[in-house]
Amino acid sequence: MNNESSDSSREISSDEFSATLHSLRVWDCPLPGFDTGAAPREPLALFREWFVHAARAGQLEPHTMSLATVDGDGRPDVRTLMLHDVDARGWHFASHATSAKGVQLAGRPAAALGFYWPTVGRQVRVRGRVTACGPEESRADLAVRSRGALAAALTGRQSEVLGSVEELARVSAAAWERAGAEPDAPAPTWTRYVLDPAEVEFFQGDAARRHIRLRYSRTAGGSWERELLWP
Ligand SMILES: Cc1cc2nc3c(=O)[nH]c(=O)nc-3n(C[C@H](O)[C@H](O)[C@H](O)COP(=O)(O)O)c2cc1C
Repeated sequence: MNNESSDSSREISSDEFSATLHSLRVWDCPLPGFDTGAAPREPLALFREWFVHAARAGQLEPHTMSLATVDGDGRPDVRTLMLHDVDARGWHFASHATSAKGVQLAGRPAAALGFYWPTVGRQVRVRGRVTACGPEESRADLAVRSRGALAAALTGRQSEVLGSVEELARVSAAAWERAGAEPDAPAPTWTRYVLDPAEVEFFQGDAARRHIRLRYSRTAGGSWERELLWP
């Protein structure tokens, strides 16, 4: 082990942890405003506007999001995923149908997404029903992605217990090889999902804690109702 790695694995005292934690700030930089009166009638347009704005403002990885699901016992679960698209059908992502989240979504096809873009002090929350796309659309999801993404999809077994990192290295190397030789190889568990939004909330952080929250809720007739929320 070199010095750098032994340094990084040094035990951190609770005082040092606490001092670091309490030295950190949020909303400590110039932040954009949020004119809710000028907000579009539908959340999709505002999401696209905020997403592109965050990316152009230098937000790292604005296309990563938290996906929250619930298991068969009602226990919440959450993890980070990549956003694959947003359109009139909803928010698209992809994963293995056999993973923990895949099993949870099959049992309870409802989920929430959370985006946080600290560079601009903005958060977006989305709740709704999730539909698994068919095999064709799921395979097409991989066709536009990298060899590494295909290799990971071919590796499969996501969320299963792994015997050792050596086993991962061996199986992954074989999957990379196959992904290179067979770019159309079937990845049967890889599934594209679409979350159809029932509620979308936009949050603009403010240094004086007068955060602006605007929630869009879909009405029974399919139109969108907008309400401000106390922060
Ligand atoms: C930045 C980032 C992006 C990720 N993107 C995905 C993704 O698009 N699909 C996926 O299945 N897992 C992705 N993961 C891994 C998941 O967070 C998670 O570890 C994995 O999907 C297993 O989750 P589960 O056991 O709850 O099913 C990503 C992780 C990180 C940190």
